[in-house]
Amino acid sequence: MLLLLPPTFPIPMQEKAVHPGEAALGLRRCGRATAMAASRWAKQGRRVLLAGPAFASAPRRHYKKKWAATTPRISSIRLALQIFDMNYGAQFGSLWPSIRISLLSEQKYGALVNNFSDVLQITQQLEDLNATDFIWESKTVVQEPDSIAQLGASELSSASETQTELSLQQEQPVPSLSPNIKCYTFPKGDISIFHPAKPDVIGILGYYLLDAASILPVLALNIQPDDLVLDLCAAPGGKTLALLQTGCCRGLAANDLSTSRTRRLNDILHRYLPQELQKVVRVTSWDGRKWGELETSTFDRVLVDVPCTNDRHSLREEDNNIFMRMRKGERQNLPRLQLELLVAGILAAKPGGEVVYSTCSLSQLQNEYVIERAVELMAIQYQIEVQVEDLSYFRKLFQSTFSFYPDCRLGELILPHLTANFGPMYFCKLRRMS
Ligand SMILES: C[S@@+](CC[C@H](N)C(=O)[O-])C[C@H]1O[C@@H](n2cnc3c(N)ncnc32)[C@H](O)[C@@H]1O
Repeated sequence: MLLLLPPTFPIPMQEKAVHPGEAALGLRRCGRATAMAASRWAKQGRRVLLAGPAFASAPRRHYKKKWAATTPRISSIRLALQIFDMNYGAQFGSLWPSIRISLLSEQKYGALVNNFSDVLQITQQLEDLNATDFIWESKTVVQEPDSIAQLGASELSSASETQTELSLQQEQPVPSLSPNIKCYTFPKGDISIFHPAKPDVIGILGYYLLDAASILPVLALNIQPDDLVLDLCAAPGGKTLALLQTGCCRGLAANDLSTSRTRRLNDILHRYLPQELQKVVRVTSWDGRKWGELETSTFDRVLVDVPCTNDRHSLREEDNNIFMRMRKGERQNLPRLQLELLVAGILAAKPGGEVVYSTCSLSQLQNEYVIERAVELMAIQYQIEVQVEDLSYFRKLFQSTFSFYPDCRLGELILPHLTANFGPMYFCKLRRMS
């Protein structure tokens, strides 16, 4: 039995106020939570009355000050922050304090327009809020004429007006981006928020709120008309939805190991897509690591958006946090799982096919290291050559919306910044050569 007493309460014989270590030890048999509570209260100088058989035989004195059970447990969020301070402090140097405070501040969202709803009404509604389509805006920076040919019909007229101006500004040809995707954001420094979308007359939602940086891996995938696409870790489905907005997928396999998350994915597809388009998507719940054996050399494009430390989430939510003690093994195993998923994704791509790997972590071990190991492994184990494609033009195209880390060697990394609090988002593009 455990009682919390006021400081002046008289304590009867055989029942006593205890040292924190004693409280924890005596009460361990009563259950861990009770022992922890007793220990915590005793440490705070509150008096704890312990009674009953569980405490009867507890030793009374001479405890080591640092008894393992009495070491204060730190929350998963705090542990995550400690680990980030140690690792990212070394990795990013003087940039870390700014990234840190941004990660701890309110995240910014983007509104991915649902092309299967009333687009004109939705875009007008978003523009009335003073939000702009950052993808459309990038086309006024530098654009290859070819990619203008891929725009949706509604955009063609305005695109041709700007084409002359664009060719004048053009310095180097810029590879094309996945077409037709529209994502609205508020300008840098504007911290307004979007309200959740409401269903239109036929019950379809007009936009999907997500971290706007997560559109970049989809743009990098550069979906072309009639492509067969695999989204290996798809749930809850923000990127799947973006892939479908291109209107180019001949078929889309959307997979996620977690059945509960796959249900969320199905729910999103129902809320955003007309029925006939839902048939284009094949939803499965398989272990993505096996995909290379299941459907090898099949897809034109593969998105491998792997599970990761999800840095922003890990500093916000205790619930299901990857830094929970009981998930330590899982956390340490992440780079291996990520590597296996990426290798499976490359094997599932056709020779000549393109694969984009992405995480929402700043960790080098989960980002560039995984890419390096995958390229090596593909060569040694499968005699398949894989080339890393240059995505540095993304910095130029999207510099007015996102803050890019300038020192990535293989992919691109979006850094959270107080004026543009998106990301983190790492993405790297690979081409299977043989
Ligand atoms: C970063 S999330 C994907 C987010 C999703 N692409 C989106 O944009 O909404 C990573 C996902 O990988 C899934 N996952 C974990 N291990 C997997 C595996 N072995 N095979 C397939 N999916 C896996 C998780 O359930 C999780 O939903």
